[in-house]
Amino acid sequence: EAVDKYYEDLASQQTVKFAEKTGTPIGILTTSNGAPVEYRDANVSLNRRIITNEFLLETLTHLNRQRIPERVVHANAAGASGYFEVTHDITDICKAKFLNQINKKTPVAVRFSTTIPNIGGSDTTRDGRGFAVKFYTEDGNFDLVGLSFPVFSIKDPLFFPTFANAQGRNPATFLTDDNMRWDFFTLRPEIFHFLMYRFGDEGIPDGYRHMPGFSIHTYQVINEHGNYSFVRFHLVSNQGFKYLTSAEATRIGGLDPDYAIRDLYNAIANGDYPSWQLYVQVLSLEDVKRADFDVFDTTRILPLDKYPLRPVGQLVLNKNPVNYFAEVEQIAMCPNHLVPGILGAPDQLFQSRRLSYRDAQLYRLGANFQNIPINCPFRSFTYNINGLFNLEKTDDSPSYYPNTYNGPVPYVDVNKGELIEIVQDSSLSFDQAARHYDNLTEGARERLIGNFVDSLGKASINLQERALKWFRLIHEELAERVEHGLLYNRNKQQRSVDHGWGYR
Ligand code: HEM
Repeated sequence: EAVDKYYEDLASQQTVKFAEKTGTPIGILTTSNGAPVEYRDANVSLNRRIITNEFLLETLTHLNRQRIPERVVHANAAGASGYFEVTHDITDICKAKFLNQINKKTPVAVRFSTTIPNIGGSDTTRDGRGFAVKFYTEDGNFDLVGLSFPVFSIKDPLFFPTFANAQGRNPATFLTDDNMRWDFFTLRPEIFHFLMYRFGDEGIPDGYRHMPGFSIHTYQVINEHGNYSFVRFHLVSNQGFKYLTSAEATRIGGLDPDYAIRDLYNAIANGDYPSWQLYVQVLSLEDVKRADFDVFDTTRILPLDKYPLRPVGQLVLNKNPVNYFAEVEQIAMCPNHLVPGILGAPDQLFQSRRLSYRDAQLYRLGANFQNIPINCPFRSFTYNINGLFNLEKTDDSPSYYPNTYNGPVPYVDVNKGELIEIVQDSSLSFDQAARHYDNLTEGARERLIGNFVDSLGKASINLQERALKWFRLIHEELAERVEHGLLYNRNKQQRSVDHGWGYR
């Protein structure tokens, strides 16, 4: 089945299409220094002096330098580019130039990712998905670095690094470890709202085209009169939401771990361009002050009945990467990439992300990562000079500021705005987790419980008991059914063990 499909799909025919497109070889083989290379037969380097074979030396040493550090989270990904088109006027709340006119189009690059697997890992794993969009606007790049779930796991940034470690590999066994996970989950119970999505149907979307995207953070925006509003961004798939059950995901991922990368590539190659409608939930400063909960809490949703969705525009992906490494691996999505009109979010988690991503990208891609073509804004005039692979500042303009010799000058934004100061306390979103469960169909409840039992059943009994304590506080029925599933599995194991002994 899988083999038949590969012969048909455009992703697996990429090299054949390239040959058809070019007709003849694209040039004479050279070293990277431009010297023509002789490569007549397989024996060309035997009985010759290796040290004079520039081609061999170069390819051997270059091979060893192909890898750069993979992202510490969200390493496994697909990407594409396209455009964003404004469909509705929101200039009353936000003065960002790329949003200031209906039908205005802005180029975008998008990177979709799983969170936990390493690069090349399975696309059908149960996990939150990254949905990161880079808008190349006339005022610089705006990166909306969101997730496929409307809530995040934690509110306090202090726990992010160890949250990543707890979900990652056990340092001794190099295996992902359900004891580590459930230990962390049950010690930070605000995560249970997030778990309702992770273990629910949202936990394995059917490819990236069928999933939504959420900013999660409540961003602060400003209009041209200097008035603040607060928005949560939602990207709703025009392909609809589709998920895979755990059993389907195991089968599909076994046949093709790159299922979601292939699906996105083929859809775009076939001209079936995926698109999303961008919406915002809008709050005024008064709404923020009046709300009876922290509207900046990343573990909570903002109720849609209270803060309805307001349409903004369409995101369309119509171009596959020409080179994956150049356009997807090297892209630097950063919550710190903001444009006038969008101030970022005032919560502590967001503030921490502003540091973390920049640091990650300096480490992964080097001091001049903004010079890599996929990261370049339309224009930039900085006083940053030199550094490894500096491609930006190669002219003779002044290297210091202030100066009287026509170096770039700052502009004045009269309504720049300042992020508001907020006070945050610890979070507990059990009420929303309970409401989430109440709203599920019976089928969705059964799948959710089955997935909880599968994962929790692999953790030790004391962690199962600790988790059940939290489940009981969230929802009696949910707790009962998870407990029943765990006991049933334990009894089953017991029975098979008894059977084994009896037999012996
Ligand atoms: C304190 C909290 C967080 C920290 C410290 C953090 C840190 C990181 C780091 C270091 C990366 C790798 C960046 C790179 O190497 O380019 C990353 C990637 C990512 N994070 Fe976070 N993260 C946090 C919370 C979140 C939240 C709340 C979201 C969603 C709203 C999110 C979504 C993503 C996505 C989508 C990527 C992949 C970006 C890409 O496609 O290149 N993260 N995160």
